[in-house]
Amino acid sequence: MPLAAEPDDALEEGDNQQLLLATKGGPALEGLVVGSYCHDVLIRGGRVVGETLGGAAAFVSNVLDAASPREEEQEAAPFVVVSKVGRDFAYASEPAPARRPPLLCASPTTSFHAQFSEAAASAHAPDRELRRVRACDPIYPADLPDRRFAYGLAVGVAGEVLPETLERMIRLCRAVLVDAQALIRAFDGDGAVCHVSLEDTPYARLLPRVAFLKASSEEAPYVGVETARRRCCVIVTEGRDGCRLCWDGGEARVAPFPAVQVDPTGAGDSFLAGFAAGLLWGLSATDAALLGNFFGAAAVSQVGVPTFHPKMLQAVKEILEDKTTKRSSPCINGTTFTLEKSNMHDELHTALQETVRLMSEQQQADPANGNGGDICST
Ligand SMILES: Nc1ncnc2c1ncn2[C@@H]1O[C@H](COP(=O)(O)OP(=O)(O)O)[C@@H](O)[C@H]1O
Ligand SMILES: O=P([O-])([O-])O[C@@H]1[C@@H](O)[C@H](O)[C@@H](O)[C@H](O)[C@@H]1O
Repeated sequence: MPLAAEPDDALEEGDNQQLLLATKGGPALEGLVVGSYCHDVLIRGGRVVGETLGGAAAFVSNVLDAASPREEEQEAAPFVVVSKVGRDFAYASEPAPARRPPLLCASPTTSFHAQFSEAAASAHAPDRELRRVRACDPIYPADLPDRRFAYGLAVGVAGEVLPETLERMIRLCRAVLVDAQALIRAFDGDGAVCHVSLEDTPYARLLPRVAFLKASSEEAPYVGVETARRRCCVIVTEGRDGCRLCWDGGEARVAPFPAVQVDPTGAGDSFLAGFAAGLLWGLSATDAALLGNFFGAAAVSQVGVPTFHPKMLQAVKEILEDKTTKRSSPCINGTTFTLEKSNMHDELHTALQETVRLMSEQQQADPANGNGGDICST
């Protein structure tokens, strides 16, 4: 079982007490999200079919604000985003960056072109070719706040989370969740995204101090799941087939939720944030992956950063209040993690599935809110 990160002895002991108080029914657990907002250009058949706010920080903030537990008096979910953009950033007024403004740099905002294949995407084949067209400055350890956090999400998309930055996150946060795309992406001369073996990167030595590593099925071969699972819990997401968790001594497959795919961008980011929110609600890792699948499915149903219907969020909150004992989970508070599914896993899946059904009925009844058809395939 992976252990929580060792405390950062550079911080005052009092900080530790503050964190522990926060996990005993005090204010909700504070998180640290590290990764940059970016510009996304969606291209199909040589034509631009969408230009949107992107970057895992955008998709992750969107889901954490929607789904993580918070006290009644708290306006927004308690987490900090450390992100960097250039003066050309075009989405400062969108909810995520407006609520958690990025650091401004002299370099341009990171920009990706996503070329969608004409063939229908399959769960395991890459549904798009990504090209990093511009890259903003990296995020340095000194850019992180000098205080403790209950959890951290390392969610770079363009190499901006440096190994030394991830190491600082590990020292500041009790549990760190990492998206493999922050660790194994490389960019060829034209900026096309390719992957390197995790073992060949300076991040590999940090894996034993990471709690959860999420990889898509396309990224999984570069992570080396059979090796990585001995160091931390690895979650492999498999598009419309849901996901599977692999840890030292066990594994679990977690069922997906139905979705009419419109734009696959941000599915993995939304999954990871939904998973983290599930841990904060006190779910075991396998149960929390249901919430990840739920928000991953919701993400692909819309172009760009999705908006969630308030009735859907209220229904999800009621389900979680009913099925969990909030923030009692050792997954965030303790030094070890509960990984296996609980005896209410299937009940939770059924309840969330019912929410999906109600929302799709709502969308059919209100075509204005409907999907514009899958812009990313024929
Ligand atoms: N077409 C889809 N239908 C239902 N759920 C989906 C679909 N695509 C993605 N998801 C959900 O989102 C999660 C992450 O998607 P995936 O495409 O595997 O990640 P990534 O975006 O990192 O490649 C999946 O595990 C699944 O739960
Ligand atoms: O789709 P996904 O893999 O979850 O995450 C995506 C990144 O892979 C991509 O580089 C970025 O431009 C998108 O905005 C989104 O963050």
